[in-house]
Formats: sequence, structure tokens, C-alpha cells
Amino acid sequence: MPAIELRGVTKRYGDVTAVRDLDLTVEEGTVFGFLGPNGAGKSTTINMLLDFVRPTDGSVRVLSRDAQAESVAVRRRTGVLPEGYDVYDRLTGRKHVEFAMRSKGVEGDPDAMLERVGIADAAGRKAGGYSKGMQQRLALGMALVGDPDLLVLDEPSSGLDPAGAKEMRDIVREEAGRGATVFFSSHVLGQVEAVCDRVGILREGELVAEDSIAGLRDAVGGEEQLVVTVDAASEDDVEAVRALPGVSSASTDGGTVTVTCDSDAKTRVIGALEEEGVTVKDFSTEEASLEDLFLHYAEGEDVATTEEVRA
Ligand SMILES: Nc1ncnc2c1ncn2[C@@H]1O[C@H](COP(=O)(O)OP(=O)(O)OP(=O)(O)O)[C@@H](O)[C@H]1O
Repeated sequence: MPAIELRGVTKRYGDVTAVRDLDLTVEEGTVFGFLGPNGAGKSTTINMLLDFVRPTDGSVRVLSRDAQAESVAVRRRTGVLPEGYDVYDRLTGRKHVEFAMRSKGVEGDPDAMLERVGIADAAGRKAGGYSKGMQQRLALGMALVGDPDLLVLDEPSSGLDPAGAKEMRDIVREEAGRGATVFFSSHVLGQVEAVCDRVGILREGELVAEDSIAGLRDAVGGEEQLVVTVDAASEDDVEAVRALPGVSSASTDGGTVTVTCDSDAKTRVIGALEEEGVTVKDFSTEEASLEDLFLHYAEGEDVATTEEVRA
């Protein structure tokens, strides 16, 4: 059964179309990563799930209920970590969780929840004095109150250090393990790759891809990045590589040649470099990274090499 179902959803703000004719289904128990560059429409979509924003057109169903007509029932079964959650400065972390428990009508031990999100030591401190990462952990703890059927996390890893991001991923997995659906938006691609069953990529309000990570990789054509260590390579040598069939890009810094190509083009690349008189010392290959995939879909670019992405 779908936990989230959007059909033909459009949201316009004046002249700006934030979301355009969006169809999206997220099955129950899935960890779904909602990716897209800034301004793609991720928060607008999330806000429509929660009835904070109403669609201009189309229908939104959440947990088999109409997101508008039955928004109270939806929110009762949904845990939300909003983007940039503002804590109540003068309330302690414990009070925040107590408040979340009261509003959800559930009993529980606030300290146990704070323990789970790694800030038990700060339970009695005012949240205004928490670091950004601690505030984010607190907001996550509040979202987890009452074992929601759906967790909606808007940029959950923002402000978290690598250990915090890892803990957040573990929690997401635990929640999925007990049957919850997790829908989270991010532009931190590693987060999504590590934790999601499926991803949807939004660009300018439209869903441009929706698949498993492996499926997205296949769709890009299973290209690989080949890094060849050489004695010295010139732009002419690289030009010869670019001309080969199955090669989509190639670049060099003199000592290495970085090539994005089909996996069966690798020997041709090495051969072409040797023919150009270049001494090949070593080479290694990597699958196209999620970052490459993301750029391919989200920015509408060709799959670039990681080196080019960094440059
Ligand atoms: N309340 C609003 N009024 C007018 N325009 C808005 C409003 N909210 C969002 N928009 C516009 O809708 C588009 C989508 O914004 P949205 O916040 O949904 O993107 P996002 O993918 O969540 O971006 P980010 O990653 O930066 O949070 C943007 O062009 C934004 O300027």
C-alpha cells in the first residue's frame, strides 16, 4: 500500500511554478530519498504532504488519507523534522520532548528519547544554548515521538557532524525496520546513497528520475571512471582518448588521465594512450558516483567525472 501518493500535483506561487504536474508514489516501509538542487520544490512538496501548503492542482494522499480533508489524522501518525527547526530557547531539551509527547497524546520517557538521539547529557539544559547539531538531534527526537507510521525529514543531516549523520542514518534504518515509511529530502548525496531504498530526483518542480540507486546507475549506462597514472600526458593525448568510441569525457593534469567511459572501452583507452607514446604506470576504475548521477539528472548535464565535479 502506498504511504504517499501524489497525482498531477502542481503548486504555483504567483508566476513561480514550484511543483509541476508531479506524480509520485512511495510504498509503505520504504526509505525514500527526495533529491534536488536548491529551489527544486522539495520543501513545497513536503509542505503539501502535511497540508502546510495547498496544491494549486492535483491530489495528495498520505497514509491512505486525503492530505487536506484529513490533515489532523495524517499529522497524528506522522513525525516531522522541518527544515531549520527553531527551538524554544528557554525550554530544556527534556521539555521539548515532553511537549511533543503531549501534543501527540503519547506517554513515554523523554530522557530515553534524548538518549536515542545522543543528547541525554544535555536533557536539563536550555535548548537555546545547544549547538546547531544538538538542536537538529533534538528536533529528530521530537519527530520520533509516538513511533509514527511516516517520518518526514527535511534535510535531516544539516548541521550534523559525520558521527551525527551516521547516527541519524542508523535511526532512519531502525525506523524502517519497525515498518515506518521514511521520506527525506536532501542535497547531501552520500546520505541518500547510504540509507535509501529508492530515490526521486526533482528538477525545477518536475520529477526527472525515480528508481533505486542501482537502477539509476544502470540508466546512466553503467559508465565507469578510469583513472590512469602516466609519466606525462598532453592535451593531444587526451584528445585521442576522447575520440574513442564509448568515451564520454577525458581530462588530464599531466600525471593522471581521468576518463569516463563504458566498461568495455577501458582497454581501448589504455591502448590509445600507449600508442600516443604515453607510459602507463597504473590505473584504477570506479563506478559512476551518485554525485555524477545527481548532476546528470538534477542539473541536466552529461555524466561528468568526479574530478570535473570538484574542479
Ligand atoms: N511561499 C513562497 N512564496 C513564493 N515562492 C515560493 C514560496 N515557497 C517556495 N517558493 C518558490 O518555489 C520554488 C521551490 O522552492 P522549495 O523551497 O520548495 O525548494 P527546495 O527544493 O526545498 O529548495 P532548498 O533545497 O533550497 O530548500 C522556489 O523557486 C521558491 O522560490
